[in-house]
Amino acid sequence: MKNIVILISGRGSNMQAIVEAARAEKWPARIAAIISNRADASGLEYAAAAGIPTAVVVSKDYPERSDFDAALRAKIDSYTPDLVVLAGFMRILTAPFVEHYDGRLLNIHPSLLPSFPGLATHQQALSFGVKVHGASVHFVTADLDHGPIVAQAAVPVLQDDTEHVLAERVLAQEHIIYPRAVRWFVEGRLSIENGRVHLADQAQ
Ligand SMILES: Nc1nc2c(c(=O)[nH]1)N[C@@H](CN(C=O)c1ccc(C(=O)N[C@@H](CCC(=O)O)C(=O)O)cc1)CN2
Ligand SMILES: NCC(=O)N[C@@H]1O[C@H](COP(=O)([O-])[O-])[C@@H](O)[C@H]1O
Repeated sequence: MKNIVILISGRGSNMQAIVEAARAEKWPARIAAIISNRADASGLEYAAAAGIPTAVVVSKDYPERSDFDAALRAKIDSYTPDLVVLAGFMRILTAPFVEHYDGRLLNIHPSLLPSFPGLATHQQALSFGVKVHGASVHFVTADLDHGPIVAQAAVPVLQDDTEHVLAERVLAQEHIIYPRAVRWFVEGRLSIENGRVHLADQAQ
């Protein structure tokens, strides 16, 4: 039984999709905890109602990024994670933190990486006038939003799209590809070696 710890900063819709998939599909895993860097993250309410342990490590309480990461790491490790899932988690993590979870840290980014790293990805896509946009699941590295990609989903950008409409179209795909990628990991099919993603064939 694998232990999954999910980090959020807000509503946690990707976290919710993962929790619901894990329970409905009976993954060989448990959601050990939901941890937020913001006390007002509405996803914490969902997690508590779902009977999942929650914790808050407030990033604003730590002037130094490395101190926040150290406190966050201590909290995460108290749940003995096999996998740490960033789900709408809005803090850039330091290299020592990333190295500690090497190969066990996933993120979902709302663009077709390597296009549009960072924030405001949907506005970037609209401003560039791209016709295809989407989302990417990747292993997390110290190099922001440049980790090895596990899965991607593409959506069309329509002429009258607003940032919100496009974000919602992308989010629907996030809720499909992220649970799928996390399930691959907890089933032992997904791994990373020397910076290359390995996905084993489905067990017969
Ligand atoms: N070392 C890494 N840390 C993180 C990664 C990563 O790939 N490597 N992915 C991000 C997730 N993310 C985009 O997918 C992202 C999150 C946050 C930011 C950012 O600029 N954060 C600011 C604060 C913004 C805020 O509080 O609203 C900051 O940390 O100063 C960029 C990209 C998670 N971490
Ligand atoms: N750079 C990280 C980032 O922008 N993550 C994005 O935050 C949104 C809200 O996620 P949530 O509904 O799961 O909280 C999602 O679109 C996710 O891809």
